[in-house]
Amino acid sequence: MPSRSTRLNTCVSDVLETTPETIHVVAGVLNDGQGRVLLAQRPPGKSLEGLWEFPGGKAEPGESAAQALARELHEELGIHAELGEVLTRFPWRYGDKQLDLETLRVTHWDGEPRSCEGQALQWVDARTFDREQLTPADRPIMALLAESVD
Ligand SMILES: Nc1nc2c([nH]c(=O)n2[C@@H]2O[C@H](COP(=O)(O)OP(=O)(O)OP(=O)(O)O)[C@@H](O)[C@H]2O)c(=O)[nH]1
Ligand SMILES: [Mg+2]
Repeated sequence: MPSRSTRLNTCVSDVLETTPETIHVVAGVLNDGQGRVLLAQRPPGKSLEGLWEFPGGKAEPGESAAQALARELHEELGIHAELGEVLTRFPWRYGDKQLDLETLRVTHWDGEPRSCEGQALQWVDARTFDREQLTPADRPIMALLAESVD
């Protein structure tokens, strides 16, 4: 009987041709209902320092995307989030790092998101935000959001 993580890897690799080293990253799209989405800035000393991204992070072994994202949003923003549909999912490579990057819509949350880890936060208009300020993988995602502002 293969372990849970082996089975998950096998399952993901059917779709994304991942390797065991692939990093599953989950990120949340919080929308304020007026076309603005929440971004967090990557802190100094980290890869892609200073660029903006959707709040989230790496899934831990055995976590589903929704579990990992709910945990990350609580750690980073202090909110309890209700998660909706998967908006995007695609492979992305940064140097020798291979990501499986998944974004989910965040449908409801309690309270006001706040910076729990010292990262800068801002609400931006998906249609007008300068995409060069985003991590490269997030630029096509923002383009998609700009087309589907609700
Ligand atoms: N949380 C998050 N990470 C993203 C997004 N887009 C994107 O390319 N990433 C990349 O996904 C990777 C994992 O994110 P993370 O926040 O858990 O990683 P980290 O900074 O602790 O790790 P690292 O800088 O050592 O790689 C980073 O390389 C980050 O740049 C996004 O929208 N949200
Ligand atoms: Mg993170």
